[in-house]
Amino acid sequence: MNRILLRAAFCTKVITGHLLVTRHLSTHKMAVEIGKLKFLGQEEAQKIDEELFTEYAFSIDQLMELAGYSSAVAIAKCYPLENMKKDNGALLVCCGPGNNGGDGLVCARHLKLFGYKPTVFYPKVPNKPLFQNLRLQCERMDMPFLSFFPSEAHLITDSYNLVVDALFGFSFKGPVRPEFAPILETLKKVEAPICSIDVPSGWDVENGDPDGLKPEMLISLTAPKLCAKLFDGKYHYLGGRFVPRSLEQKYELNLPPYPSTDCIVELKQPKPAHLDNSGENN
Ligand SMILES: NC(=O)C1=CN([C@@H]2O[C@H](COP(=O)(O)OP(=O)(O)OC[C@H]3O[C@@H](n4cnc5c(N)ncnc54)[C@H](OP(=O)(O)O)[C@@H]3O)[C@@H](O)[C@H]2O)[C@H](O)CC1
Ligand SMILES: [K+]
Repeated sequence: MNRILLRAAFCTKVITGHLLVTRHLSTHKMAVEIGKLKFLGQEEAQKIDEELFTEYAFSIDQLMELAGYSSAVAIAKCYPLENMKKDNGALLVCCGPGNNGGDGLVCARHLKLFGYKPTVFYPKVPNKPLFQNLRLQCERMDMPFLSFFPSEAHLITDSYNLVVDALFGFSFKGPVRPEFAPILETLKKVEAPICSIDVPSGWDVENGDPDGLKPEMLISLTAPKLCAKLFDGKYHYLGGRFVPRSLEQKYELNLPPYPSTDCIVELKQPKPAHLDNSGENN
């Protein structure tokens, strides 16, 4: 009798174990529903950013490293190197003149370490040590820097497996200035996937831009911005796992749980109302 009980106990354990693993795996794979996740306005995003530096004494270097790293991890997860058909993982990282551009440089560096072949376009380097150092780190890792932006979108489509858009983040205030307008116009015509860091560049941070960039991937940092409600690409991830609980509670961010020790969590959101004809959203 004991032998049967023992066997039964063993089998139950195995089944339970299996269910737990499956549940864990499915949880791990399963994107989290948006639920009550807060989408931030431009001013609120800037205020939270400011508080992280003042109240919580984070340095921009620290947060930029975590933001850029989580962006690289999300990109590598959705666009595995082995699936890339062009030139062993060639990709283009477009970096703007602010901290979004800094995230892009950090992202490029980690993608390089993951085995991808980033090329960087960084037309306007702020005269600050942080950005000059980030640029130098990329140069020292043999990353080429484009001295001009290809005017023909097909040149980008033909040469790169994907484009990382780190031109503008939550401080963008349109319309885009002449020095960046042609870059965004060309990127709109690129047929390779575009992965936008924090905000699709050129979009109004709150209202989006129906005629703007159409990224396939968005990596929201800290919490998604209001314009992310209009994002209808394939992959939406949350990264920047650096928000202290007290700050999350103060702004009622209702952040989703990150799986285990992951630095990113996939967000599944209902289709934007203007694209959803199922009636569910309305
Ligand atoms: N807490 C966080 O979530 C963190 C986010 N990070 C990243 O930082 C950006 C926000 O960075 P910020 O420097 O505030 O702003 P942007 O990078 O979005 O852009 C500012 C630069 O863009 C110029 N700008 C603004 N509007 C235009 C326009 N219409 N045309 C051309 N250029 C424009 C602006 O120029 P100014 O002359 O106005 O100053 C700036 O040069 C966030 O999105 C995240 O990606 C941090 O890395 C870490 C913490
Ligand atoms: K961006």
